[in-house]
Amino acid sequence: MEGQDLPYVLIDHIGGKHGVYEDHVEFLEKHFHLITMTEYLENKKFLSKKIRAIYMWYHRPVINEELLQSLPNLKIVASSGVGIDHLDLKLISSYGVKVSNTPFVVSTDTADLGMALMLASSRRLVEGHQIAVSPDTEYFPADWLGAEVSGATLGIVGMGTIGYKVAERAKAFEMKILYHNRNRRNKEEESAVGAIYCKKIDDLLQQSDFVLLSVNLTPQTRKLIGKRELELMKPTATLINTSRGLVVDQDALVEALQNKVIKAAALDVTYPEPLPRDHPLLKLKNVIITPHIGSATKKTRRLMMENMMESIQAGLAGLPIPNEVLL
Ligand SMILES: O=CC(=O)O
Repeated sequence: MEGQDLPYVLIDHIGGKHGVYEDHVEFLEKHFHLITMTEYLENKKFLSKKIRAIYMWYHRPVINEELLQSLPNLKIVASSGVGIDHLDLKLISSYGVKVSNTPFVVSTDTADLGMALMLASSRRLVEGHQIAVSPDTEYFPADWLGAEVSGATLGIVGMGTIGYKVAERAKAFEMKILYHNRNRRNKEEESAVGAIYCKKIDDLLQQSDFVLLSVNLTPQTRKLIGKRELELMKPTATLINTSRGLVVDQDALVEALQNKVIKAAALDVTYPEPLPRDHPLLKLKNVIITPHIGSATKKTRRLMMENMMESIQAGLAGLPIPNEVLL
């Protein structure tokens, strides 16, 4: 297909902080006629019937009833990343529109980040860096010891693709691995990483030195970790969250960290993102926060873009959609 025969695909915008990456645009434009939201709004009458797919890069453009109503020939929404909590699947499917995501290509990086957060928090890398670059601070103060990761107990809440990859990595650190999941993994999968199933999350919370959250955000997992759960954790334990901020009751977490109910937290996700500059979590020394970078490597972002492109092409050709999200 060439030039004007290419299918019209709506994107939010190009470049800047949250736009589609410019080098991805170059590639996408070989396959699609990309229309930005601004172009769409300026020429809605002509474009609304033309647009057949939405390329939703990091939750943009926002898909609501008004947008869906205005795009009568829309067939597919390709959403980047694994989480789909920003999508109203019922609403979208009521317009006969399919949805896809990119779960498999983000899992390795996100698992790596989970390990990085665990190591950084336990060995106090951020504080260490600050000491190392500060001219005023004495090196190696006596009260400045970390906790060991190797040999410690890791509790993984949510043993999907990401959780399992964390377990594979943790095995190499000789960790004892506990996990809690809606469905138990089969025996072979458990023994390959030496993971022990905890039917009750409470058992995992009570025994773990590190609790890592890798669940999807759903009504069932919203505020899964609250005051009661934090109080079940060891006072020496660290909470790591690479899933969604709303899986944790953040007020309860602040209180638990301030009162040393748990030792530390390492969070790639919060709510909102970013946190307001005066948020108490930003003031605590026993907290590390990264700006939602689970899948943020060049290679993975490229693979995500390619996945999304393939899903759109399949959706428009009436073929089975790779990574279709079913209601
Ligand atoms: O948060 C990132 C994702 O859902 O992939």
